[in-house]
Amino acid sequence: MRSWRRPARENGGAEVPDPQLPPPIGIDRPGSFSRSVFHERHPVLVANLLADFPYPPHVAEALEALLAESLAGDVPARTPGGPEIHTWHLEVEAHAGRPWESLPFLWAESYFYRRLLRAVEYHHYDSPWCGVDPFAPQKHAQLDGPELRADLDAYAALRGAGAADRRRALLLAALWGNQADLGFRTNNPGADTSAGDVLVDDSEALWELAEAPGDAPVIVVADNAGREITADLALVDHLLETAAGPVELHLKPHPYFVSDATGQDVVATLAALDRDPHQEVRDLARRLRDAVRMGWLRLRTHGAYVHPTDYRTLPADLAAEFAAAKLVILKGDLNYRRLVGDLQWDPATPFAEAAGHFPGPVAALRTAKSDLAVGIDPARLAKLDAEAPDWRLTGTRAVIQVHA
Ligand SMILES: O=P(O)(O)OC[C@@]1(O)O[C@H](CO)[C@@H](O)[C@@H]1O
Repeated sequence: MRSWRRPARENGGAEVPDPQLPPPIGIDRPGSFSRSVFHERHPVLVANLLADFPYPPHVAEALEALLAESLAGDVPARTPGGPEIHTWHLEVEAHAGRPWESLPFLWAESYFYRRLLRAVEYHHYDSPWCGVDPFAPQKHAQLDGPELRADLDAYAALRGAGAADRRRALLLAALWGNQADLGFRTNNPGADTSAGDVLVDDSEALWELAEAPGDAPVIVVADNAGREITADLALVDHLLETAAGPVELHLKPHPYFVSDATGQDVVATLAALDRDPHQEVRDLARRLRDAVRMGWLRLRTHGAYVHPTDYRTLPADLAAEFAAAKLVILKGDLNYRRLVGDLQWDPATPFAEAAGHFPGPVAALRTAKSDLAVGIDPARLAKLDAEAPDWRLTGTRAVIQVHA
């Protein structure tokens, strides 16, 4: 079996096999999770959009056509418009004419969201729908929901905790906050949102790197808006206190994978924190705003976060930023898929082998919500597979994995 590695920018978009890596996870296998994302999750996702917005007929038709094409059609030759058109020209050129179901999962999903934004005219400057986040109603519902209230109550209750307990609680909140992603809940509304098992816990190594002396930044690459970015902001606030240098929070440049956090979501989250009855929570929002104003907390985004590629093909500028950081903390399932590659790894493969290409020290905080797994102890793996065969998909198992 061979993997297809696509350094599109270096070779004009053509795919080349990489014999060193396992093959990609595809969307062709009946009964697989990745296929269900297209055949079960996306139809609900499109129905939600049509219910949430009074889109005119041509937008509704474009969404329905995209759905139908992604279930049974081929990739058209036309590049969907929007930012970074050159990158997308190369990507589309390398995949045009292929049946959707033959595509790698990561590429297909990312391309689906590019097409979805095109269908709802998100980047059309002369459309009234330009800049209207199609997922905003779902994101706002979570910001106003009872679960976030409970999270903030728990945050306020940390006021009396000792330093070590507080630090641990903030890290675990950021870890399990990843369970709350809205893409995951699209066709899984009853998902368990209580914390589960941490299968690998390299948290001591994480703190050692994050709190090491020196002016280099700690970078947190965010994942979802709502409960997750709220917990991430609390972790960032802690890092601003304990890390010697600045902290960067990397966000998506536009809506993506339903609930991925953008700059707009951070602003909305700070406003939600301001409305909280707890003084501790309002103080958190104030400290974060001050930190942004002072340049201690830098909000950042990059086009690479919405490319259909993994972190083996990072653009040089972002790779250089990662290399210069004290630590890069990658949040969530999609960042994990990009880090180790969305490939059919043997789950016992050492994390260092799969993530060793990353340009600097890296920590993954991930709840498992797709088939991919690496760095799992074989004895633990055998037990998990026997006792909970769907453990990779339910969001109730997590890892804190570090490679330096
Ligand atoms: O990155 P996140 O928010 O943790 O998860 C993204 C996710 O919803 O998208 C994929 C399928 O759509 C899955 O890998 C995962 O469940």
